[in-house]
Amino acid sequence: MPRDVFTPDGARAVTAVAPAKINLHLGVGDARPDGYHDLLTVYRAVDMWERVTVSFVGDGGGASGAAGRGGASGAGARGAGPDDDEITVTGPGAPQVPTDRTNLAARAVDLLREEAGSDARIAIRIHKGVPVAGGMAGGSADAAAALVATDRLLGLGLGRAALEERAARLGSDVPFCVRGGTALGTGRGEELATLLHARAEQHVVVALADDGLSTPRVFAELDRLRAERVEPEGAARAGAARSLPRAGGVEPLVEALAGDDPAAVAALLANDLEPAALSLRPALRKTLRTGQEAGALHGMVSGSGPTCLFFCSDRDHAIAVAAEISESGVAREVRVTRGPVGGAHIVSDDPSGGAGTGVDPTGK
Ligand SMILES: C[C@](O)(CO)[C@H](O)COP(=O)(O)OP(=O)(O)OC[C@H]1O[C@@H](n2ccc(N)nc2=O)[C@H](O)[C@@H]1O
Ligand SMILES: Nc1ncnc2c1ncn2[C@@H]1O[C@H](COP(=O)(O)OP(=O)(O)OP(=O)(O)O)[C@@H](O)[C@H]1O
Repeated sequence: MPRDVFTPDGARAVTAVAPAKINLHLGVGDARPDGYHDLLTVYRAVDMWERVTVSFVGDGGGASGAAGRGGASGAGARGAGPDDDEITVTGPGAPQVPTDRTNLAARAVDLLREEAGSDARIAIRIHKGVPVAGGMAGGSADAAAALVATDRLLGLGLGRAALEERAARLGSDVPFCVRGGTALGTGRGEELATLLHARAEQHVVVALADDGLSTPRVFAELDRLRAERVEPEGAARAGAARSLPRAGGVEPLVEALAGDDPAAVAALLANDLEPAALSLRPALRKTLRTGQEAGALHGMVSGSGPTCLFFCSDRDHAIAVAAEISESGVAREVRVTRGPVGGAHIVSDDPSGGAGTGVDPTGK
């Protein structure tokens, strides 16, 4: 990890990373009056990371507002306001990511800056390591990393619980990207309970698709399919419409996660959004079939898709499955990852220019 502690003009910079998530269980309830759906989910953080660096623009705006404690030396650029912030995005899919104030990392910075009563100008640099609009919470991870980094830059000193509360205001997946590990998610996904015993390493093949899928669109498609009470391929005959299956309870999965048997875990994975993602993107059926034929223990769509996940027994197995999927040409890119890993954390912040914090990114 590069230790870009100072920007070229010498202003202090803080870099944080946050992980992608997968949902080992994603049970979706009916639409609520506020437009969200109640979820029962088992989140797991995996070893793919977004990296966000925040720094004062100019010669050290850290002197502004409540930023004094962590700020760089110098007079500071004051009063310019959030509109003047610079947002740069690099890495795969960067052109699809907004660089205005709708960017989730920018929204995170705005939230904490307002809380700090600061008018410092803050530059935001995002490096994408998670697919954009891929159902792995890439934007949410940006928000999580930005919260952790900005908290440090502005010297707010919010604890993890307070950061998770701010995170929930930015998006349903953001609190989990702050926390990491393996956790039960309820509410709209923002209420978390860590599953401490679920530590056995899991190896997963990640098959990326060409274009993203919009999360609200996938939820809306699920509502539509449920209302129609037909299977996504429309195969049901008139009068014989079947309701879509719904994921059941999570207890058997939670129990299996306490053990060390990848096949037992794989047999209990579920995603209620999968029929909706397949309905919007039928080509994913072929991807799932290819992974099954390659010998994966289980294949499924990741969250709202279109990324597909293939669960394997160990790393060698995952590498073999990944090679076959890659060769078949069904995916834009194939990666091997593992989980659980830890949540958002600082990787670089040292005004003295020495070593970083030394936090183990696996969170172990
Ligand atoms: C599909 C998942 O990734 C599973 O973890 C999440 O539920 C989505 O989380 P997210 O991308 O952080 O979603 P948000 O930014 O909070 O919401 C985006 C949109 O997704 C839909 N949405 C999201 C979460 C939820 N529990 N019910 C929903 O219906 C809503 O249309 C909402 O307007
Ligand atoms: N920092 C950001 N990074 C990526 N996308 C962002 C960001 N801020 C806003 N967006 C917008 O949000 C949309 C969703 O992107 P994201 O990568 O978070 O999807 P996702 O991984 O499918 O999300 P989730 O799994 O949480 O539903 C994109 O179309 C993008 O335009």
